[in-house]
Amino acid sequence: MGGGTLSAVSNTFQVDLRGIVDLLSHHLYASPRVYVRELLQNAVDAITATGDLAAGSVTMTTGDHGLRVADNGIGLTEAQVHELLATIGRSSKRDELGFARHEFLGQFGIGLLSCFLVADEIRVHTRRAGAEPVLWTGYSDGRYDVRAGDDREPGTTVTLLPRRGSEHLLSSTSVRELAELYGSLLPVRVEVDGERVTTGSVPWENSDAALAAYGEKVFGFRPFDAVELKVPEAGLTGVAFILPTPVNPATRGGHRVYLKRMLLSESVEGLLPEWAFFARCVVDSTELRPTASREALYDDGLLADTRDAIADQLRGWLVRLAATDPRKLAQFLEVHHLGVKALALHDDEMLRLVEQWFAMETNMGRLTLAEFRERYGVIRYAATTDEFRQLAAVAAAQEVALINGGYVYDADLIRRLATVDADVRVERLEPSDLATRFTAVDTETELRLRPFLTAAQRRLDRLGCEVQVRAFDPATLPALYLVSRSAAFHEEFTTGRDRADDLWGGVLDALAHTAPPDRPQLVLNHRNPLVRRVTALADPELIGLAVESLYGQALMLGHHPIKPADAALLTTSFLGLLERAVPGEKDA
Ligand SMILES: Nc1ncnc2c1ncn2[C@@H]1O[C@H](COP(=O)(O)OP(=O)(O)OP(=O)(O)O)[C@@H](O)[C@H]1O
Repeated sequence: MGGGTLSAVSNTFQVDLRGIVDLLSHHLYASPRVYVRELLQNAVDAITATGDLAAGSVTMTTGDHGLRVADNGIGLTEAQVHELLATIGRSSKRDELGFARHEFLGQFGIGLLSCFLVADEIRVHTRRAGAEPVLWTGYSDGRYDVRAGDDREPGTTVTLLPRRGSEHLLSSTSVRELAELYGSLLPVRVEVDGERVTTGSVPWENSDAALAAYGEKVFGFRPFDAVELKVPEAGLTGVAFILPTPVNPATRGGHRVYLKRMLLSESVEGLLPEWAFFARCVVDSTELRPTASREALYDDGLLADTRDAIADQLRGWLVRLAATDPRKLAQFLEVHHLGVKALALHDDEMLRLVEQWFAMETNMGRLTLAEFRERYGVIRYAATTDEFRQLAAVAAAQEVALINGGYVYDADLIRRLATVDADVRVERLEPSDLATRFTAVDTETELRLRPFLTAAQRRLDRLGCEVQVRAFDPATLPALYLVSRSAAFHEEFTTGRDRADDLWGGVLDALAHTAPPDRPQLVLNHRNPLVRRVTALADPELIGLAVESLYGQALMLGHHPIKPADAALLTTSFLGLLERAVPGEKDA
């Protein structure tokens, strides 16, 4: 038989209310202000239980007596008071299996405790139709008593006696502000000190103008547009306000979420996909679930599906705009191109949108990719802004249209366009590619230029730069500084060597040896009249000064960085030329 003296007894956990209140105030709820939400929630649930929301009303009154919250809801019998109010975690809003009953806001059976965050004493004066009125009084140290209450209409009045230091949270101003914040959309009438705080409708049922004004009030910006949202599985309706100014995609702007018309939070995250950073939403849902603290959404499959559905609706809005109001779409893209482009990297529809409507920088003016393709066939682009700057003018002079792919995502988008559409031809242009388009000067001229080239090269050797003479357009451009990225230019050398006769070939060989393929090139334009005159100079000193100035000018034209040695050289060559240009005292 049984061994020890202790017989098996079934016990229940004991709860220390002070410990629970501490837990709630410091760990569950972010702020004691939530007590207003919990009181409103209980009142609305009690009215819901009567089955007549339209006749429901909640009256909040502040004053020396504390805060009084009266509802004409279903009320409680004495037995229910003992069972529900006096048992932490017991709720009338769960079914026999413990699941939250759908029509109610509450479910956990702890909400009333949040009132102890601001009150030392809570009185609940209640009457169920056909039963006797009851007065329950609970104290923050865990005691409560129940006695017969004064007669009253069916319903419940909860009175909070403020805790010392919390009086401000129960003042008329605070209560009105909090009731409006949490409860303005509630489907029952709520008054604070005689003033109604409920609007009776949700903002997205109002006119466009009123909706825009609402957006401005809650988010502080005049929306660019308002997109209606509807996700039936989540019982969700609402509106996405489109920001009128660019935002950093990394800043998380929260959304205002209501659950069954009660504010959950003004800064809910995870409702939209990351790319939709240009939208701020206000939504109400009957099916999404709150976390126990009622400050965030429970991250479940339904939330994930809802996020996808909202993403589809925002994408649909953009596509619709393209069809009905392209000018507005262009405006939108001007402001939010970063987000849309980020999306277009993995979304074909967005990619088409960018192709059709987003104007990129080209050396022929701003053009969309679609326009560019129609005019020039091949989508030719420079992969960085630096390369674009070096190439733009020269390419244009040779009627080569070029896109600056250097802005965030642009080059990637251009390349992606070619992978999704077999008709699109894409080509990256590098400075060295351009050099291969230049025409070599004829052999006779090459020979004639030899002394000049030797003098010029000697002068630029210390800058690690190689001098070339080629013929190219525009003729107005005397020199071009090219940073070769590949061996393309080197190859040109080799083909040039094959074509050249022995004498010139020897020069090319010598240059090729001293010049690894990635040495920068100063290409002088033989079509430029000034360059022709420079190459015909006999005075080596003057040749040096002229080549150095051409080098400096080409650096600046191509937006290349000016190193200290370059700056020094610019100064000396400029002064040297000036010296020669201005007649000396002797001459004068
Ligand atoms: N104003 C009221 N009218 C009628 N019954 C009420 C009222 N306030 C509270 N109750 C009863 O007291 C119970 C406990 O309320 P409490 O606020 O602690 O939890 P809850 O609303 O059930 O759930 P939650 O913790 O999610 O808010 C409720 O389930 C409800 O039956």
